[in-house]
Amino acid sequence: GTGKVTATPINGDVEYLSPVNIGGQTLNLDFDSGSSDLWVFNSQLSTASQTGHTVFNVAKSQTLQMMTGATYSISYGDGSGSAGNVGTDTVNIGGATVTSQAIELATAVSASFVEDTASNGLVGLAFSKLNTVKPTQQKTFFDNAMPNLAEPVFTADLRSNAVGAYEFGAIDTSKFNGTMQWAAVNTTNGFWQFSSEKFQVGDATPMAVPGGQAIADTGTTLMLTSAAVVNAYYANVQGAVNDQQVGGVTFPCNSQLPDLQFDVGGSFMANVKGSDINFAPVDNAGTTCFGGVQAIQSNLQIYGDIMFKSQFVAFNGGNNSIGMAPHQ
Ligand SMILES: CC[C@H](C)[C@H](NC(=O)[C@H](C)NC(=O)[C@@H](CCSC)NC[C@@H](N)Cc1ccccc1)C(=O)O
Repeated sequence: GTGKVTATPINGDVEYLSPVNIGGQTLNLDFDSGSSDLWVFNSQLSTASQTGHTVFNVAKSQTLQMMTGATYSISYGDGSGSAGNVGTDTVNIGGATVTSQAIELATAVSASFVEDTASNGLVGLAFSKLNTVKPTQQKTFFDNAMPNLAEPVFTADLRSNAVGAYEFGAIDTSKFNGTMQWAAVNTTNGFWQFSSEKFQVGDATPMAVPGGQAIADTGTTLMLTSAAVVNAYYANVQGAVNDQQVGGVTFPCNSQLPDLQFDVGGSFMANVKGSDINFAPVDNAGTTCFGGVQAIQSNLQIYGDIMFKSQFVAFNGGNNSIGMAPHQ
């Protein structure tokens, strides 16, 4: 079978939320190709933590079965996280259904998740080896669904300030231009990781990337790479400054940002549109804007939603490869 759901941008493309049916209850969740736990806000959480959220009511599901003795605890790169106990239930994502999916029921969530009332949890879509459930590690929705999918794939069609889609089991060729190009994924770290050795602005000299590795992370807002690449890119932008107060590079909102090409698996260069690199204004007047490409100190670059807004991306769990093509 196949399954397709909307991916709705929230708060200026900070994240994308999709409806998921769990045991008859529908929650808007953040599909995250950078982690491997499906966890939800639920009725076990403190009233304070539940405030503003749609929670999964553990008493209401006819099909929820608690997994005795099972717990989870997950931490994310931004310092956020959640922890709790575990059950299994039927999960239906746009028609793709798994009857016994591990549902991780938070009993504690960090402040940033409590404050983000639009999101009621995450659907981890990285590799199951990253799943944090103990004593028995659990499989992701994609791993569980794969045997019954028409094709062992899911796709991310994320749009700038517009509703896009996640689809399981098929690649909708009407959603992208030209031929999709594919690269090998290295699953060692449990991410959708591929080599990405260089960036290029126009026909300027390509910029090398320390470590030369990147992950495709639908749950990260920006595109995070080395400071050297960030500085070289914004050197093309009049008035770009690294503003510590704001926490990254800003520039005049009316800047003409150049496109940025990045290497995928050493086999092709994919493009990020300059317009997508203008992420959001930092001031009420809308004169100063925050860049979508920012620096991290890591040998592993994180290509988040800024990249997905320019590229339609297919994740192939059958042969562990990643496909990209410019959106239609
Ligand atoms: C500090 C935690 C480190 C980064 C590491 N954790 C991870 O790598 C986890 C699985 N993945 C993440 O922290 C990041 C990828 C980091 S690359 C190393 N992806 C998940 C993130 N987008 C989830 C999220 C969504 C919305 C709001 C906030 C966070 C670990 O557990 O060791």
